Amino acid sequence: MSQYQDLKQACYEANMQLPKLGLVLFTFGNASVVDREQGVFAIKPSGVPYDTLRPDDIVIMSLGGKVVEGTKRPSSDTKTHAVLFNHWEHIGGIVHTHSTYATSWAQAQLDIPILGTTHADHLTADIPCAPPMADAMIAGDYEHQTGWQILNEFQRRGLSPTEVEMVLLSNHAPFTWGKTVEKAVYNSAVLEEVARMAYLSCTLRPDVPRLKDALIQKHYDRKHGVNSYYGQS
Ligand SMILES: O=C(CO)[C@@H](O)[C@@H](O)COP(=O)(O)O
Repeated sequence: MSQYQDLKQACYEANMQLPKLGLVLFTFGNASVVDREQGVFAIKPSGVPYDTLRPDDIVIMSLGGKVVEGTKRPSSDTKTHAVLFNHWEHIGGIVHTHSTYATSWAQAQLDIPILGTTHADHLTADIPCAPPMADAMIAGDYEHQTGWQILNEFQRRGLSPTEVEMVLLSNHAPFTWGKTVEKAVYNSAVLEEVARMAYLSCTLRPDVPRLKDALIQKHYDRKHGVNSYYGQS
């Protein structure tokens, strides 16, 4: 039996949540889980439909980017996951989907503005959309550069990846992460719901106002203050 069996199982279970939550169709996404003690992460294989995915299909990668164990090709997004795991050492899991509303904001190259308390319950910032990649980045090591596109955008905006656990990539789709892969999956579901609400709000009223700062802080603190559920986690 593999020394990575528990890690593969955790990765498999996180991936299987994505179709269950309506966040992916066919092969449109991937989730990964890191084990920092062993210096590896587990990721979904490329092009394997969720319907047929099995725990043993999960690929184990070194943080340096080499296949450690697995019979299948790792996800085409593996290098993006590796860049984030290597630079944000507090994160335990990453999820990439093409969920409809979040991806529509990404394709429109727009941040998701903070319009209501559902959004403020989770984060106090607009959900950032990183700009389109330059041609040279696309022509180069594209998936590695995609990771840097995320890191650079967080640095440019002064955002903390602990406070903002999600990003949209222009022309592409969202990535989310968390201290655990379960939190990364949760964040993908929250992102899709917030994206849908924001789309509907902007459609009903194109000049919909941004949520007041006082309400943003009030709602965030209720969920994340010292005595709150998330504040204790
Ligand atoms: O972003 C994309 C495609 O646009 C990929 O995440 C998606 O097709 C899933 O690819 P993999 O099956 O993980 O290689």
